Amino acid sequence: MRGVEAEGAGRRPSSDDWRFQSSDRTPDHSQSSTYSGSSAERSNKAGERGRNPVKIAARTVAGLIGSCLAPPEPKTDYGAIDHESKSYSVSSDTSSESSGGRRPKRGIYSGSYNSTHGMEPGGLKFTMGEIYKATRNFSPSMKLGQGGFGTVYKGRLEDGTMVAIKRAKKSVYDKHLSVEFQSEIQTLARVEHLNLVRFYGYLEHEDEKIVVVEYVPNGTLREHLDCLNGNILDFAARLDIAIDVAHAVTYLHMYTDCPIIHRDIKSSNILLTENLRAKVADFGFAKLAPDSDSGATHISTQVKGTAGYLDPEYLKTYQLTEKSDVYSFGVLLVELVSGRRPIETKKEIKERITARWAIKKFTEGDAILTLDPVLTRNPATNLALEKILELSLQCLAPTRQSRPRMRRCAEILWSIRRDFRELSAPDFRSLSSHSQKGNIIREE
Ligand SMILES: Nc1ncnc2c1ncn2[C@@H]1O[C@H](COP(=O)(O)OP(=O)(O)OP(=O)(O)O)[C@@H](O)[C@H]1O
Repeated sequence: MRGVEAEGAGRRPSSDDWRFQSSDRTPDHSQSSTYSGSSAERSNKAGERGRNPVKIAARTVAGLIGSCLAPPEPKTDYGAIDHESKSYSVSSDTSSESSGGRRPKRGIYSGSYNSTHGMEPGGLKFTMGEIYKATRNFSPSMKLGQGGFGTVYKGRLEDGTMVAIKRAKKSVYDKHLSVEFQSEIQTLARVEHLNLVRFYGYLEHEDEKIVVVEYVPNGTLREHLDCLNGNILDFAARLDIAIDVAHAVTYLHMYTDCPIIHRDIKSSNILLTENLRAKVADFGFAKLAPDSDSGATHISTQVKGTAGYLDPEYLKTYQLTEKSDVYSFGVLLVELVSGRRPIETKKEIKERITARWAIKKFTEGDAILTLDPVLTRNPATNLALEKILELSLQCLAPTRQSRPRMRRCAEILWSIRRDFRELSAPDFRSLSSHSQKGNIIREE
């Protein structure tokens, strides 16, 4: 996995660094590969690199649900570490797990949000009939997209509420997925923040596993950076989005019952509202962090995340902390200002890892060259760009101790936005006076 490990900033590339992102890989819709697997699995995959390993491995168990979760956790034996294969020997017994009372006809329901009754177990219950009706029998016309977990459909509930319905792939119905599925449910049920996709409910019935979440209507951040809707996402909007994401992740790290590490912060997991407010989605990989006071770190059984966003220290040590999200956030910041994907397979080698390329330009005093060419250069943007790259440099520090906490990232971004707005104001004034002059000239 040297290719993935090599993504840390501040490290000179070697020829090996690029192997994982070899240009003969066919990117998926998000142009990045979801990564999952022990190092043993990964080393087995080394020979597959030339064979288009877009989804490197099927998503398997990762969800060792933290001890402070109220529902029963899987019995997990962290057991022996096999130093030969560097994979952890884990046994998970989820047979005792369920997330609510069994109702054979209506399925198994998790705690969920009910707009009338608030958060309560089984608040908003779904039947397969309701799901079929909401999605018009999973009509292809209602399909929003496809992810590692399965297919996502748009749906309209009886009361008119628009929802996104995530239907697990049948091919991955196994015990492992079940643990991951439970992880997603348990996590989603506990979070409530303006910048996080709202959880509405969950249904497990026969071989169907379905999550119902808030529908966010304006596509993903990645789609906006690609101008897929024909509009350019301006710099001010990008700054607001960065702050929204920082708020959401700060909330997950600091203000939930148990700290939650998202583990898959990336532009295709950031959904936008009509007002271009960001909502962070996809808690399929989320994991509850250890008690921060204990100083312990979470020992993962499998490395998960998306190539290009993965914390190299997590890859090396399997120790998952909030700082892995900070690393991914650093990659996201570079993506936001440059518009480039974290891995640009078609670029020449020195530009292929976007974060490294951008940080190099920044340290050489050429930050301006990293600005997304669709954006307008002006003093406010140029200054904000430099400061954002400076922050991403900190987030991308090779060791987690050197990275700021997410809350600190939010504070820095607030001050960048304040300066940006102050500097932009005269620009706006002069722009409007220019246009007025133009009008006067035309009138003359
Ligand atoms: N809550 C939602 N509201 C609107 N659209 C959504 C919602 N959730 C997902 N989508 C759409 O469905 C697509 C697939 O989402 P999903 O979360 O399953 O996978 P992903 O994040 O794109 O990929 P991966 O599973 O590899 O992380 C998204 O790209 C998005 O277009």
